[in-house]
Amino acid sequence: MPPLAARAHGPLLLAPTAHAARPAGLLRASSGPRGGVSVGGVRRGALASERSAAVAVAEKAAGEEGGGEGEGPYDAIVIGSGIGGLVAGTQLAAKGARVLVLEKYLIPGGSSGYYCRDGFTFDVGSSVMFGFSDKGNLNLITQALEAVGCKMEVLPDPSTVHFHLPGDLSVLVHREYEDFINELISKFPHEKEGILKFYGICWKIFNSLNSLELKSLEEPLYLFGQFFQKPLECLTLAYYLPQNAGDIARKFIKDQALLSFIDAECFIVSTVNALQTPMINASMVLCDRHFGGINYPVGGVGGIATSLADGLVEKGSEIRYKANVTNVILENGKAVGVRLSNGKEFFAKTVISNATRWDTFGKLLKDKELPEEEKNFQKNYVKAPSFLSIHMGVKASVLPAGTDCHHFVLEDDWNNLEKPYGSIFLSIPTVLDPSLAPEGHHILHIFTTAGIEDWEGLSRKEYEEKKEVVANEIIRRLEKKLFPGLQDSIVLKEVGSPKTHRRFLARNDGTYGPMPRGKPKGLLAMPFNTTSIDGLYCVGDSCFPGQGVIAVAFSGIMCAHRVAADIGLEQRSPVLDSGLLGLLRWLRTLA
Ligand SMILES: NC(=O)c1ccc[n+]([C@@H]2O[C@H](COP(=O)([O-])OP(=O)(O)OC[C@H]3O[C@@H](n4cnc5c(N)ncnc54)[C@H](O)[C@@H]3O)[C@@H](O)[C@H]2O)c1
Ligand SMILES: CC(C)=CCC/C(C)=C/C=C/C(C)=C/C=C/C(C)=C/C=C/C=C(C)/C=C/C=C(C)/C=C/C=C(\C)CCC=C(C)C
Repeated sequence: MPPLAARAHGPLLLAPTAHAARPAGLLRASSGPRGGVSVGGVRRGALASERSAAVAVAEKAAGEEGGGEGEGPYDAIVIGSGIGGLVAGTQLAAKGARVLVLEKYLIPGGSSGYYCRDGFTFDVGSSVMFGFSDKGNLNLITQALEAVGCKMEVLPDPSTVHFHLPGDLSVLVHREYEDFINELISKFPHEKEGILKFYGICWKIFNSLNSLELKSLEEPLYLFGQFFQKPLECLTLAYYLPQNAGDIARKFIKDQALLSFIDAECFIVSTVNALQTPMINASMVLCDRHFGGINYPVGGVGGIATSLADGLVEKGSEIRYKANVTNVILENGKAVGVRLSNGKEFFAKTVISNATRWDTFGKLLKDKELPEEEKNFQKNYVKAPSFLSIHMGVKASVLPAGTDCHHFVLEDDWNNLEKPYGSIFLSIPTVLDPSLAPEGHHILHIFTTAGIEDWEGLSRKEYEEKKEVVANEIIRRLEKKLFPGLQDSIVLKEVGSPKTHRRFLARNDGTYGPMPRGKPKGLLAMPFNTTSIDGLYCVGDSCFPGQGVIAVAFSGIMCAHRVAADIGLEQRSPVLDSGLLGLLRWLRTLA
């Protein structure tokens, strides 16, 4: 077998290391016929000698690349193995479909991947995991893993995030709702009633969401069934669907600093302020962090994608890496397959794209005129900026005892909240799982929003120098605000720019995801999974309900349900289908 080839790297997503160790923490209840791994217990520590089944298939596929006859037909081809694509693929595989996932990179996960360096295991993206508890209906990451017989050991985070905000406002979002709300009221005692009302409405929406069985909102038999079983909850959701968090907050709250705090609460999950954040999305995250809590997978976030990829293979489906899809193949206007950069073709009854909508329609279907629906999407949504990320290994002594895992820093001026490099996100996952770093060390994963335009047109030398200057300034700010001596404690530092994210995450301009162009009508304009091209579906963050690992997991569950109905693996009603899909299309044009 050829080794996992290290291609020319940028700093962010280097080859996950030669050993491609699976992040630990996986508990596999059972192993399927093709499973490379079967354990009866919980894993601890990275197992260097052990390769995941999915990575083994990757190596095989890497050796096979190049030309030849088309393969298929599969039930579904999934382009990309971000969490959205993997959840869609595994849900379909669990329903008995034969799925092929094609991933451009070396390992699964996309923004939720990982890489190892000098004994550190870094999460590529966020380390804040919603939907990973063992209760309710909204623990979608847990459910996605369960569908393919996996369970991961998780570590409960005692808090979601520690806010360090202008005016020396410091708010710790405790796991316990009462502790958080009392802390917030203690900072704004004159707004006690408004605080209770705003977060109370969030709970009303969350409880409605949590009471439903979550499947495709584009499948009428399911949707009408839910309306019949839970009319009040569904009407509550329908009522709040076109509303935004900032408008609702303003009904009850007058204090400008408190409204700005709610902006920051929304910004960390939507990259926009509360007036632009759909109320349903805000409610989901502002409550799940207390209901199920934020839970971190032992061994790192990368274990989620690796486990899903393994689960997919064990269910008899396939995943191939270094498989760069360049075209969706259409026949009589219907998507019937894909072509790779090496010319190889694969055919399927359905094609699901986990690439962003800008990539799907702008690159994979570049010869086709942009459909009206996509024009409407691009009228309502723009690409959010990309980000600058710094992965660091530091000496443990620099962190005071009891340091929280996640921090959000905006020092002096609320006006900088949404500006590039304005706010700083910081995660220290080793506070929860020390096994991610060599003894006596911690990981600091820092990121801030940044636009690609700032990084274009530089020579190699200017580019490297700019990364150094910008990263050092961010580190200086953290040193001043949180950790004196930070600069001197660094033992490893890797900086990723928007160009790095564009290249290694295959995301147009390295975008973090879609954000509303103006003030949206809540979630009304967000497209679901079907597209105006027959047989082509989208999944991931440019679909309802948007950015976020749990959000794209939901999009994967919805997508798999709709596809399964269309290929005859789930019940469907063609008459009701065309009625509902037409109605939803019309509703989107109202937004
Ligand atoms: N950006 C971050 O740092 C970050 C961090 C944590 C979580 N997240 C969340 O994850 C969400 C994204 O998840 P997602 O599932 O939508 O997508 P993703 O971007 O994580 O994954 C998409 C995958 O598709 C692959 N891909 C794209 N085009 C391809 C092509 N033509 N051929 C083959 N493979 C291709 C990419 O390599 C990538 O692995 C974001 O919205 C964000 O909220 C992002
Ligand atoms: C059909 C129609 C139209 C109507 C009807 C009515 C109904 C029934 C409705 C229903 C609905 C539903 C079901 C909905 C659902 C929704 C959901 C699930 C949502 C979700 C969401 C989620 C989200 C948004 C998430 C997000 C998250 C994120 C983004 C995260 C991030 C994180 C980070 C960045 C981190 C931070 C860090 C630091 C601070 C350091």
